[in-house]
Amino acid sequence: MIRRTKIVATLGPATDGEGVLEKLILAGANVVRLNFSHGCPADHRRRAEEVRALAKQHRRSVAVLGDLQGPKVRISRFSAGSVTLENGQIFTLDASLPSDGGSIDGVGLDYTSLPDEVAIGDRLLLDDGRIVLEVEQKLGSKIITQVIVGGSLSNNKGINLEGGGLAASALTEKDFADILLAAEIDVDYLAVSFVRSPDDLHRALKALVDAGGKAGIVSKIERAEAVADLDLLDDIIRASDVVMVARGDLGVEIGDAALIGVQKYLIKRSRALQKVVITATQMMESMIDSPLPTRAEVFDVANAVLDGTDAVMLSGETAAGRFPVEAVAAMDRVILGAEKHPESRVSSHRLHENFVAADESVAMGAMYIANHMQGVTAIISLTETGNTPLLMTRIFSDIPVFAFTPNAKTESRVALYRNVIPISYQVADVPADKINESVVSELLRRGLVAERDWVILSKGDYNNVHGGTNTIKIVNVGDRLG
Ligand SMILES: Nc1ncnc2c1ncn2[C@@H]1O[C@H](COP(=O)(O)OP(=O)(O)OP(=O)(O)O)[C@@H](O)[C@H]1O
Ligand SMILES: CC(=O)C(=O)O
Ligand SMILES: [K+]
Ligand SMILES: [Mg+2]
Repeated sequence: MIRRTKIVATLGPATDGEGVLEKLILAGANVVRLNFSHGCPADHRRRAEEVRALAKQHRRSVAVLGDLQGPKVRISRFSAGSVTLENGQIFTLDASLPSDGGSIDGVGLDYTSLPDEVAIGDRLLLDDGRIVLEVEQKLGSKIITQVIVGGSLSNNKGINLEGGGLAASALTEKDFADILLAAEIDVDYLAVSFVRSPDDLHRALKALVDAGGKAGIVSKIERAEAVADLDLLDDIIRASDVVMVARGDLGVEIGDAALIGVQKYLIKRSRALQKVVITATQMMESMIDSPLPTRAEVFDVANAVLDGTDAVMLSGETAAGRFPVEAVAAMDRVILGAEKHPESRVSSHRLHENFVAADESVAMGAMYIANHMQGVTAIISLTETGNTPLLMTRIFSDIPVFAFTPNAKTESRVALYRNVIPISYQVADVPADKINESVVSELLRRGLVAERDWVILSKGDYNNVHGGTNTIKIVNVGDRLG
């Protein structure tokens, strides 16, 4: 069985162990996430290099996503690494404490203006809402709080203000430095955190391009302000290549009860606007410490798959958990199970729209044929940029799209798209009248189609031309030589 929905796995100390990265890729990670909130540039460079070497060795297409920290407010570090807070105790957030001087009484802050932005009575949510503090008093650089919900608190955890509204802008100085790193690593995707407007995305893209980088832009939806205004949200989605439902911060800002509605809306709206969508955070959180997910986590992943997400993401489960490989394997298994639920081949997607471009019209026509003609088991798209497979897979179908591309960047980029299977193919090496036969034979050789199947093929008149797709072919696998 080919898995259609993709897995994004965050790298971290837990994936640095001997052989772990290789197992993670073999277990089915399609995209790796470098979280620039943690670790140092050398870690990110090394991990990206290792992933690319392993992907090449095992002939897998794996995309690299760099995730900017953004204006996330964080505590600094504890001298013992972590503390356990008791309900009712006093705990001080102190911007003047040394960065590794935290103790059971208080901890430093990486955002020194926080004391100016909170008021007495505000609730501060730490570690994606696991720890709740209430502001009792402010004394200069100190915020004195009472612990409402305690528990274990470790280094560098995030702080959110309940209801949202901390002032910091979406791109910090550290982010601009990390964009240079992202360009140097040549990431396939760059994720912008706490996006408030299309302008945040334009600024990030400009900085990336100025640094010689070329990547798809991921907008992380995690601010209450971004989802409160649906016109603004549409503008943000249109300015993105990929949308991420960043449930960690978003859930804290808007409350967990509102999250499911927003998640479903974002998945639907992103697909409708021809964009890719990732569902992220706490999908299999219990697997940080347990080799098996809970039933609720299994259903969470499965529901995101049934809603049409392109990818599901693992964060702490793979970056810092005890069972990183098991977490990817569990996701793979659960996704495959959810995908057995037959996907409708009836779609009203874009039925009443006019198309502006030939490649777009070919993509829509190919999907109409594939979904309605008996015996079609595969769609082949010869693609330079990956745009035709993207447009095709915005329509629900259970027929896989094989993206044959000579472009290594496209090959890794489409690894994120639901229902798209990248295949490296040097079309320039094949005589024009042999291309149909050669691509169909490749699928037959890999056991992905059978002799009696029908295949839909899309391509252009000339090789290596952007947006040149203008042809749909209907090919019977058995007759491909004829
Ligand atoms: N590279 C890393 N080094 C050390 N710890 C990490 C690393 N990546 C993740 N972790 C740990 O795993 C937890 C969850 O990972 P995740 O990537 O979701 O971080 P996060 O800080 O919540 O993310 P974000 O800043 O994007 O909201 C982190 O809070 C941290 O404790
Ligand atoms: C991924 C992320 O940043 C979040 O869920 O908040
Ligand atoms: K981040
Ligand atoms: Mg976040």
